[in-house]
Amino acid sequence: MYFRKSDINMGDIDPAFIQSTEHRPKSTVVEETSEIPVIDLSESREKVVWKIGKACEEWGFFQVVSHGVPSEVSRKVEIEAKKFFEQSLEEKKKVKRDEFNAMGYHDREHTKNVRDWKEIFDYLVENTAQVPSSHEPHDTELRTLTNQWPQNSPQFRETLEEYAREVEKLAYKLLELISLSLGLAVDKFHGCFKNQLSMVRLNYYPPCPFPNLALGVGRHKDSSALTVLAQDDVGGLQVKRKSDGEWIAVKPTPNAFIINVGDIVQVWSNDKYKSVEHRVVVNTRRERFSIPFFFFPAHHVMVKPVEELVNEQNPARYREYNYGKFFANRNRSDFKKRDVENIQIHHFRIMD
Ligand SMILES: O=C(O)CCC(=O)C(=O)O
Ligand SMILES: [Fe+2]
Repeated sequence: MYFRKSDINMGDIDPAFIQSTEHRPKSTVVEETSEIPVIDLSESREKVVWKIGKACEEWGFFQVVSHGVPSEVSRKVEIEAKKFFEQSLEEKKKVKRDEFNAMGYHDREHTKNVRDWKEIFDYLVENTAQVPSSHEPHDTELRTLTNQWPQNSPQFRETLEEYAREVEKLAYKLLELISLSLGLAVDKFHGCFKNQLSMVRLNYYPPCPFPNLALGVGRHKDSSALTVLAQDDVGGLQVKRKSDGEWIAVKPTPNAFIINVGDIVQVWSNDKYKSVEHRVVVNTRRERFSIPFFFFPAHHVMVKPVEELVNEQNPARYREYNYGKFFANRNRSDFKKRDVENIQIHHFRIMD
């Protein structure tokens, strides 16, 4: 489905990949210097909480080191990811995602109705999870999502499951630190993640002959509470700087994870911490791998600003929404190009 370098001419690009002019990457990128904070989680809790709070307010993004995920576990999952995507399309399609089961392999992801230049493999942290059967608000039926594992490699499954367990621990740790930074109880949000929909995604971005027209992932915000992302040394992730809206390249930092505030923390914190837009640019020479862990609550969780953070001066800025329905709605538009804008948290914003 991708083009070989030798048989490309400008007419070859599938129009589904082409970003509208305003969303195409610029040829000059603002390289990140040392702006996006790198936080060492082995520092005192007080310091870490303060730094995380500041980073969430100013950037919505930060990197963490001394995070407790063994580097061996990260290294192994990178090897397995590479081996998986190197296989033939026929082999990969044996674990292909479809409209009923959103887990598995997929090569036609769309963000905001433009096709992304990438292939993915998604799996749930808890192997199965209950989600609403449809996005329709009054339909109460549930269905079960189940991981699809390739038959030809037990090692792939073992390695990916081990990775999910380790990163999940880090995600809980970060959730606690974020709660503390908001002045809330350390375990304020734990209950929301029992029967969680959290998933890990292996992203593979092949070299792209048209990096000025297409994107690896179009601009978007994550619908998670937070995201824990591992990226390799190629680079390509860009974050929209809050201060001026400029796209800033996130510099790959060895052994670090990139953390970003997702939509749910934005709503819980009543806009104190914003979920920030980001995107991925591709290049003509090097393939790139990245692995986000999306920390998603259970389907029945109703997301709304937490009571401790709203008062008369600072009234709730969002109506509550059901996470499962939001998830079902998003999956619908990820799966194929649709003519309507996909669901966003601003649809639940209370107008003032
Ligand atoms: O590949 C990356 O660096 C980021 C991917 C991403 O933003 C996503 O999958 O939501
Ligand atoms: Fe993202």
